[in-house]
Amino acid sequence: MNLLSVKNLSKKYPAFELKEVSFNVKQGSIMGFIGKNGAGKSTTLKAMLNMVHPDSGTIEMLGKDFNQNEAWCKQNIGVVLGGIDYYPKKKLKTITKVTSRFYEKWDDEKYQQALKLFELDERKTVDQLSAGMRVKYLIALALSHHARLLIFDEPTSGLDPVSREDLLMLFEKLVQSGDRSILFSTHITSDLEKCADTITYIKDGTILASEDREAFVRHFQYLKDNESDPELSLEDIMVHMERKKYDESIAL
Ligand SMILES: Nc1ncnc2c1ncn2[C@@H]1O[C@H](COP(=O)(O)OP(=O)(O)OP(=O)(O)O)[C@@H](O)[C@H]1O
Repeated sequence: MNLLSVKNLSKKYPAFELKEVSFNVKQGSIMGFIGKNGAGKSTTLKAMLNMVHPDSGTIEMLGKDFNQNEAWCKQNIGVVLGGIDYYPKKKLKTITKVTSRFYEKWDDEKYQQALKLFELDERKTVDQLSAGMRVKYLIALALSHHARLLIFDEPTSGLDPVSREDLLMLFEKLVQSGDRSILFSTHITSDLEKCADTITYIKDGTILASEDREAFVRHFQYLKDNESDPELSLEDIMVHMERKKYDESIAL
């Protein structure tokens, strides 16, 4: 069963187009969403969630049509897109109080566990948190209402290596029961080597591939310069794929 199904999602900006994006996130799995700067990762996530209005496409979350069941879906998913920079002087405690009112299944015990895990002090104000602490706080909120689908935009990018490793281990633990799924975008391909079951790769608004990690890696071995070269890693695959463009532009 898929906890998320994105079909033909399109969005046109004056200088960028998201083109018929389709992929599925299976129940109990972690999907890594990769692509270079400006490839369309955040636009995909925002358009899926109606945070920017898509031109077309259908989204199913937890078996329901997102557009027809938006309020229900939002109760049952956890999302971290962007920061909390607009409340710099607010204490975490205050933001949590407001957030918790929105969720029918808010679980204060889970929230306290997450705060402890991330070593966060909710008496602090947002501007007293480091960039990594802000991300951790948003993730703590997203984990506190029994969400079955978690959607994170670059959750590991501001974290130190130890916190990153901890978060990835937590991701694995979260999906272990088989009920939940995680979709997260990242530039740090080594994160995906550690925990992603499937990988979706977007380039210039088009999905190039969306498959199990091993199949994904096999799929792109044709990019090797020589047959005898060692297997390309995820990072090598992205660099080879994107470098082609620079080579072409240099040739112009
Ligand atoms: N509100 C907007 N209006 C016009 N163009 C936009 C808007 N938001 C994003 N874009 C454009 O859409 C393209 C894709 O941006 P997007 O933020 O989705 O990329 P991304 O893959 O998330 O990049 P990054 O890895 O740098 O975060 C970019 O060319 C960007 O300029």
